[in-house]
Amino acid sequence: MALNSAGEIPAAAAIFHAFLATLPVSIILVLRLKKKKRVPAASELPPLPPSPPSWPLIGNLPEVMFHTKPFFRWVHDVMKEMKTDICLIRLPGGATIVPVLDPAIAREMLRKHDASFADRPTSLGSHVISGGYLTAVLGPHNDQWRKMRKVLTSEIVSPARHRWLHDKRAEEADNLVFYVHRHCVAGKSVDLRVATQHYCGNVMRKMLFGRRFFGNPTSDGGPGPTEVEHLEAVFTALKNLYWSSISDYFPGLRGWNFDGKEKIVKEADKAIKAPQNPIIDERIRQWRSGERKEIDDLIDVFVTLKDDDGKPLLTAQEIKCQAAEIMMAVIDNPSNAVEWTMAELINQPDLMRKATDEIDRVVGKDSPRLVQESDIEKLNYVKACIREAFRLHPVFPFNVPHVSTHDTVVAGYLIPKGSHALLSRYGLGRNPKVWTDPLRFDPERHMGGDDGEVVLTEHDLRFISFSTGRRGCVGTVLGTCMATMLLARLLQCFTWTAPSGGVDLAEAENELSLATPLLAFPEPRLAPHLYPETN
Ligand code: HEM
Repeated sequence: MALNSAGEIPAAAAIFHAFLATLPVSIILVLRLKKKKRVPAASELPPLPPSPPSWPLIGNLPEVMFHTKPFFRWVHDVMKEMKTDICLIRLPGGATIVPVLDPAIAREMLRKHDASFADRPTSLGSHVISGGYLTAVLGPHNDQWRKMRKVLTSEIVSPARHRWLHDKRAEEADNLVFYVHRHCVAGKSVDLRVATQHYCGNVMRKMLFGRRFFGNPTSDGGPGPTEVEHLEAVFTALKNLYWSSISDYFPGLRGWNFDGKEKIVKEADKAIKAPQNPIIDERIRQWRSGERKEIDDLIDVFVTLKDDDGKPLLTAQEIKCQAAEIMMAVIDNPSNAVEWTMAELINQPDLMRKATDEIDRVVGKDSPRLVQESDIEKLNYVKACIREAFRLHPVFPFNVPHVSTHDTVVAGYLIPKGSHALLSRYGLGRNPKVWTDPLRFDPERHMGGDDGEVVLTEHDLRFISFSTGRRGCVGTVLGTCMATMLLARLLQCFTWTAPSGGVDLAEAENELSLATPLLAFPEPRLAPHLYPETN
C-alpha cells in the first residue's frame, strides 16, 4: 500500500478506483463517499509497534502505576526482553504511550514527521503549572503556544537579550566562587547538588526578577529557606508533570485528589509562584503608574511588550505562569549534568586534569583572571564532559512528551493519532548499537568533529540535550552558557577530593540523579586575590 510523504494513509486513490469500476452505482457511491472517507481494512494497515501483554480495558495501567519498579525502569526492562527499540504501551480509554530508544526512529518522529508530533499531552501537573496551558513548554500546539514561543525566542533568549543580560550572569558566576571559597576557608565540604542547583536558580532569578534571592542568603552566600523552598517546589512540580496522578489516566477523577497528587502539585505550584507573583504584580503597577521607566530585567520586558494596538501583549496571568515555567525549564538540566560530571571527574583524575589543563590553556595559566563566558567557545573538552553527562546521566528518563495529531507511520509501524511519543533520554544515550561501551564516562567520544568545536546541541538525537524540531528547546545558548560556566568555574578555581577517596556513582532507584548528593572538599587552585571577597 502506498503512503503519502507525511506517512499518513491515503484513502483518495482507492476511492477513485472503486468509483470507476462500479459505474452503475457511482451516484450512490459518490453520495456516500462525500460523507465518509474509506477506512482502510485492518489488514491494509501497517502493524502497531510491539506491545507487552496487557489487561482488557485498563491496558498496562497496573504495571505503569503499581509495579515495584518505577515506570521508566519497567519500560526499559520490557523493551529489552522484547528486543525492540520502539513499543506501544496501552492505557485506559485507548490511550497509548510509545517509548523510543533508537535515534533513527526518534529522528523520524521529530524531524521527518515533526508537524505530526508537535502536540503535548494534557495532565493534572501541566495544567496547574501552566495556568490552563498559557505557556510555551507545556501548552498544546496552538496559537497560544505560538504566541508564547515567539515572545521567548524574540524577546527573552534572543542573542541581543543574551548579551544585555551578561553582567547579571557574570555576577552569579562570581557568587558561586565566593560561596565555594567560603567552604574552603571554613574547611567544610561542599554539597555540589546545592551549589549547582542554586547557581542555576540564582542566575535565572537574577535575570528574571533582578535579584538572586527572594529572602535572605546564609552568611556564606548560600540559599536561605525561601530559596530552598522555591527550588524544592520546582523539582516537585517537574517530577509530577505527567502520569503522576491517577487522574492523568482517568481525567474524570480530576478535582477529587484521590491519590494526594493533586494536593502535591497545587502546593508546589503555589510555592513556586508565591515569592514570584507579588514582584510581577508590583512591576505591572509601577509601569502602569509611570513610576518605572527603565527596563532592567526580564519581568520588565514581559510587562512592557505591546501588541499591534499598543496594548499590553501579555496578561498578568500569562507572565506569572511563563515565569514559573522558565524557572522549571532552566535549573534541572545544567545542575544535574554538572553534579554528575564532577562526580565522574573526581573518580577519574586524568580526565579532571585534561579539563583543568584546557581551562588553564585557554585562560592563560599565569593570567590573573577567572574563566569568562567569552572563553566558552574554546572550552571544547569541558563542553565534551557536559555532553557526556547529558548522554549518560540525563536528568529525567524521558524527553518532554510529544503527542501525535494524526495516524502516522514511523519505522514501518502505525503510531495511532493521540499517542504519547516518549523519546527515552536514558535509552538513546545508552543504546549499545549507537555507543561503544555505553556505560563508560568518556568525554573523548565527543571530541574531534569537523571544525573541532564541541557544541551541546544534538540534532541527530543520538542522545537528548536540547532535542530538536518545532518543539525543541529555545534556550540552547543560555543553557550552554550556564552549564559551561558552572563547570568551568568549579574546575578552574578549586581542586576537588571526595571525603572517602572516591565517589559512589550509584544512581537513585526512582530517578536518575546520584543516589546521594555529591559531597566534596574544595581547595583553592588560584592566587588568593582572584577569589571574590564579598557577594
Ligand atoms: C542545559 C539547559 C537546557 C536543556 C538541556 C534543555 C532541554 C530541553 C528539552 C529536552 C526540551 C524538550 C524538547 C522537546 O519537547 O522535544 C526543552 C524544551 C524547552 N526549553 Fe529547554 N533546556 C535547557 C535550558 C533552557 C533554557 C535556558 C530555556 C530558556 C528560557 C529553555 C526553554 C525551553 C522551552 C520554552 C522549551 C519548550 C519548547 C516548546 O515546547 O516549544 N530551556 N528544553
